Amino acid sequence: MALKSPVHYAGSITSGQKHLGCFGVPGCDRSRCVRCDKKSRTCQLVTRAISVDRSQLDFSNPDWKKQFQEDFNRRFSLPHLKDVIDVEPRPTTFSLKSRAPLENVNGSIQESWNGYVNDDDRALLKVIKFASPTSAGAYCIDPDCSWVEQWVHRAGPRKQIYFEPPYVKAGIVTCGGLCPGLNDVIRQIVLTLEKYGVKNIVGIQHGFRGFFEDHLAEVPLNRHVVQNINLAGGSFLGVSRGGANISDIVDSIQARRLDMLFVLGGNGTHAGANLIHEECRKRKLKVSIVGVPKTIDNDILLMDKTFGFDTAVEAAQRAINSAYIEAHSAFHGIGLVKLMGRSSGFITMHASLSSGQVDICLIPEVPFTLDGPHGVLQHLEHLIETQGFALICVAEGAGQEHLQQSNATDASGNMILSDIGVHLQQKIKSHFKEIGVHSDVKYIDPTYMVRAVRANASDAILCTVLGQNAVHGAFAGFSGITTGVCNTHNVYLPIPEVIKSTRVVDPNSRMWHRCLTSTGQPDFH
Ligand SMILES: Nc1ncnc2c1ncn2[C@@H]1O[C@H](COP(=O)(O)OP(=O)(O)OP(=O)(O)O)[C@@H](O)[C@H]1O
Ligand SMILES: O=P(O)(O)OC[C@H]1O[C@](O)(CO)[C@@H](O)[C@@H]1O
Ligand SMILES: [Mg+2]
Repeated sequence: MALKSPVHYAGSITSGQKHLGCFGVPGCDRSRCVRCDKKSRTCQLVTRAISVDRSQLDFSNPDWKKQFQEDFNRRFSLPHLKDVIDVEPRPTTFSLKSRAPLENVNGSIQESWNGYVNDDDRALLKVIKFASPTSAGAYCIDPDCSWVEQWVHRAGPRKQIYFEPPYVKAGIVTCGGLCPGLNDVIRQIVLTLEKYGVKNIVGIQHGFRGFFEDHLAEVPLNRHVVQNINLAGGSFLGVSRGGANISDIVDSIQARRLDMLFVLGGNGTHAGANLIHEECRKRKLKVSIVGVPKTIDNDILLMDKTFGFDTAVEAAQRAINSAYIEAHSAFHGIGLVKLMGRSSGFITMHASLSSGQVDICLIPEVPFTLDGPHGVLQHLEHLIETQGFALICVAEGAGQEHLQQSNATDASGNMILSDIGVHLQQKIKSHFKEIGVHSDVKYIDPTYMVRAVRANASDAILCTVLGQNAVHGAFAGFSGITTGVCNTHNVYLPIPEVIKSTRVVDPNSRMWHRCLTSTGQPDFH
């Protein structure tokens, strides 16, 4: 049974909380909706990690849970090379014990010493039992919010591998925008591959373009080459957007005789990686395609967080603090900081929470009005009147409905957004001029300064874990998978499950509620 599309029980609103500008929109009332589609003005529920078409589940059937779980297990099973080609496993060459050769060690001691992960090990994807669909952040499969165990595959080294390391050629490519930690991941992939005994490791330059642009030569990688690359931000291999011709890329993979490809990137990159995996399957190639989610926006489904996000939140503090100092010191100062986040407001929400200085936090998931008695400008007047200054933190994708859209896209097809920061700055200036109140607006856009820094300590550890697990996944024979942290545990997930939609801030989540509590901002509609 194939189940699709979002659950419709998710995301009721707690009483007293106004409904994000969707009141009166069909299907969207005070108690049933968490998100309003800005273009169509129809109420949409934030897509949760798990999606099922409830029309295909009959909850009166006592077996519905079993059906759900069977479907879940099918969707989350990991594609393996042996699904399409004849491949035999061999004992792994990955060993933490370096002084004694593998053959000399008793099997079970060797296994526990090396900490192998059993193929049947699983981690729980969801750990909260919601008593009601109206609980903050609730996602439910059925109207009673029944508890259904959802297990996903644990990441880590296996006892059996599907490649002969001395004959393996492995490639690494970094796509999309920059993100703190890319070099840490590249480095760990190389170190771990070498640990297995791989000698032939290459970097593909500037994303998918490196596969077919002749002047972009392969970069030979080894422990020596990557030793210090984590000390700098950016990508040692370069990045790019666009240029993902799947057939050409797979031709190039064949011509280069790659056995493994590690693809570091966000949603778009993972969509590309999955198509590459499918094309390799179609051609019956023994090539493992493994993704490592790279998104500073933290917008990949199912994962606790992606690498670079923590660092970005930390780096944003400097801008927020500077804006605060400027606003606080000026007469009627208004500080305005724009942070990244095309469609997800995680950086802006976390940076606002972290700084504690932000009065107004605006994210793409929560529409707002500027004018009128409940608008942002009215609240700014109130802040100037009562505390003498104000600080706004806005995500780049917020409030796009207030701006003229160009419909232009970047090379990857991502919509080029209009600048909400500049728009807000102008609106605030003209509003205060109109009402004859002095204001001093200081606008800071630290976008690329935030993104170009090296990973902080916590992200460096996350990168290390992800890089190592990506290599273990490839050697285990999986392909079309990605790796991440779910409920603090490291797991492998089939790529299609993490790119079903963009992960966004749930306005009914405790985190957004905490942010509102911290800023003290009212509903802007
Ligand atoms: N749906 C898709 N199918 C195949 N390839 C894609 C798809 N979307 C994007 N790509 C390719 O993936 C690469 C990266 O895409 P994109 O620029 O959207 O970055 P991303 O991986 O989403 O990361 P970021 O978080 O920086 O936006 C590009 O080379 C692009 O052409
Ligand atoms: O200017 P670039 O390189 O296209 O990247 C900008 C985009 O990258 C992201 O940080 C995602 O990587 C978005 O938040 C942002 O819109
Ligand atoms: Mg993208």
